Amino acid sequence: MVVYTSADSAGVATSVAKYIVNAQLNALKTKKTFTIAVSGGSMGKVLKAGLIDSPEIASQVQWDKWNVYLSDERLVPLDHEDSNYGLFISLVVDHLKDAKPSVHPIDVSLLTGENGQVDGSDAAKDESIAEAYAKVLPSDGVFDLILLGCGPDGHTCSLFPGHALLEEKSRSVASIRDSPKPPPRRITFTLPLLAKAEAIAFIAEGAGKAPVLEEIFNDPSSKLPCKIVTDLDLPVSWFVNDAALQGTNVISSKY
Ligand SMILES: O=C1O[C@H](COP(=O)(O)O)[C@@H](O)[C@H](O)[C@H]1O
Repeated sequence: MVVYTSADSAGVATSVAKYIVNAQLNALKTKKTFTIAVSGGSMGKVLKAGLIDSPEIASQVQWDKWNVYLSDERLVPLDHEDSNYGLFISLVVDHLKDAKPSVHPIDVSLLTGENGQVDGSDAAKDESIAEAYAKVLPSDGVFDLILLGCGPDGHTCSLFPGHALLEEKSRSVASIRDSPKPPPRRITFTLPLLAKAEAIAFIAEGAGKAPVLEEIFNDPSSKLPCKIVTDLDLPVSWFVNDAALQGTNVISSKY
């Protein structure tokens, strides 16, 4: 694990954007596309600030070669305010003037009942959305880069502390109908899929994240989802601001 710190949000956005561009350039040395997964929550703003608003970095992003997936998604229509896809489109893609990435949403046709309304009655339906999403992922399941957030409770993707999904051994994408953070119905990448990635980068900012980062970085016995992912056998980086690092004794550097 490597922790990169910056004084403020603008610094985090610049650092993580440089890291992403580097991952993109590496991937495009051997392949025609860059395969990346993004998360919801506060991430969209960071990606816009880093990858679009800075002209020097923006000129290096080859958006038309990007295949973008969602590391987790809420089971709501794509234009709903809770949709992680909708967030990425409105905060990032809608601001691109020229080349656009291919962004892969969940199949929302599987979400609705006969009347076209969101139908939450059937758990099998939610699982079929997860299965369908697993089928549109890269065929080998390997992402060049997965960008993750960290909730104040230590959740990442829609993998929550103590949840049975942390024991998943075979599915790449699974549904969850009891997310402690609303909305309750979601799909999420699982640990076996995350473990195949070429690289994972977390973004976490603000004093509100300091207690959970203190546990993740200082407590080797922590069972928090973010800690489990941090300990996977692959390059894992954390991009944080100084406020989020308060109370941790982790050694950090500048990217
Ligand atoms: O519910 C979610 O929360 C996490 C963390 O969000 P953040 O705003 O605290 O960074 C996010 O990574 C995930 O995609 C989202 O569905």
